[in-house]
Amino acid sequence: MKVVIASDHGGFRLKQEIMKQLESKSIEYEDYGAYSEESVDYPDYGHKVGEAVASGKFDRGIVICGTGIGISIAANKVPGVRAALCGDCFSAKASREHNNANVLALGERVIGVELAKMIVDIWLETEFAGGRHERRVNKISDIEEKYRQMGK
Ligand SMILES: O=C(CO)[C@H](O)[C@H](O)COP(=O)(O)O
Repeated sequence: MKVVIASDHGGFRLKQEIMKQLESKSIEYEDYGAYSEESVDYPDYGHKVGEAVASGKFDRGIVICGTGIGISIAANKVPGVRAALCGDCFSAKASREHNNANVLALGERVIGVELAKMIVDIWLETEFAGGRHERRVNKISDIEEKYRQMGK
């Protein structure tokens, strides 16, 4: 599995921890920034990760900002992205089983490092359950298609 990860300044320190975790599990990843705690704009990073996942270059993405909210909103603007902001293990599992989330968003200012690591582990390990969930996820794609046809 190939993972792309990015954060703004508000998620920089947690990103460093998550990258160490990916390394310890020999999970291949690429860091799309930010590369320091200097103030930057989270939409730039959510956008980059969203495009990298939607294009198929990476299987999954992880985005981190202070709350996880802004960067997940930005990633979700890219058609094909299903970014899930998770602050607990149950949501992390369900976001994969039910929603086939391909991007995980975390908030460094909201959750602790150890919880974040557990969330990442669960999220990376859990498969999409399909079945009735597939029909619902397809309906999300239908919404994107509707706006694509309208040229928006
Ligand atoms: O959480 C975020 C977006 O949802 C950002 O990390 C946060 O807004 C950055 O704030 P500041 O510029 O005050 O560090």
